[in-house]
Amino acid sequence: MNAAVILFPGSNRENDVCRALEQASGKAPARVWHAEDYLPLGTDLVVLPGGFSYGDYLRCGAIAAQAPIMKAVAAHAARGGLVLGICNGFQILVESGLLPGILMRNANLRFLCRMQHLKIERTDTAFTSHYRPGQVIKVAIAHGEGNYVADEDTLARLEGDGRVAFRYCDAQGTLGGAANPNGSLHDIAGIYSENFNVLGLMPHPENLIEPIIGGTDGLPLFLSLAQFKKAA
Ligand SMILES: NC(=O)CC[C@H](N)C(=O)O
Repeated sequence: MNAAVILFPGSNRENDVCRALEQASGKAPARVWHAEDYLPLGTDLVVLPGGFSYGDYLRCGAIAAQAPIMKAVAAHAARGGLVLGICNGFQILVESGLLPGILMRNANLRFLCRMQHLKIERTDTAFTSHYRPGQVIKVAIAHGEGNYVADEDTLARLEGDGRVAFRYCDAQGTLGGAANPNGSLHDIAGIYSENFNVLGLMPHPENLIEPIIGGTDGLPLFLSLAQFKKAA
C-alpha cells in the first residue's frame, strides 16, 4: 500500500500516523507538503493527520481546506482513492466538503485529552475489516472542536446509508449520556463518504498501536488499510 501523509503548518501527529502505517504495511509513507498540488504517482491512501493546522484560526481545518494539495486530495477521492482524516484531518475533510456536517466546539467548551471507548459500526469497509462487528475499542481523544453537528436530513442519510463509522460509548458499549465526551449528535465519532472510500474520525487510532503506550486497539484500522484490495 502506498500512503501519502499531508503536512500542514501546525500538523503534529504526522510522525505517529507514519509509524502506524509503516508498522502495519511494512512501507514508509510519502510525506507531502500542503503547498504541493499533486500526489505521488501510485498513491493508494491519503492521510490528513491530527494537529493544529494554521493554529486553528477561523475554525479548526478551515484554512487547511483551502491549501493547494486539497484539490489533488479531492480528485483522488473522486477517483475512489482512499482518504483517512484523523482529528484535525477530519475537520479538514468537513471544511473542504469531502464529508458532510461540521465539527463545533466541544459541548463543555474544554479541550479534552483522555482515553475513550468507541463502538465499531461495521467491518465491511477498507478501514475496519480487521475489527469484529459491534466491537468496543479503547483509543485516545485530544480535541477542542469534536462536536459533530449536521442537519436532520444529513443525519438521516448518514444513518440510512450506514455511514456512521464509530460512535462514542462506555466500556460496555452503551451509548449516550456521559459516554459522549463532546456533545456529538448521534454519538458520532467518525463517518464515511457515500462510497466508503473517505473516513473522518476524531479519535486517534495511530496512538494505540503498542501495548507499552496503552493498548493496540488502533492497529486493526491500519492493518485493514494495509491489506485492503480494491475490487477490480
Ligand atoms: N489532535 C487534534 O488533531 C486536535 C484538532 C484541533 N486542533 C482541535 O483542537 O479540535
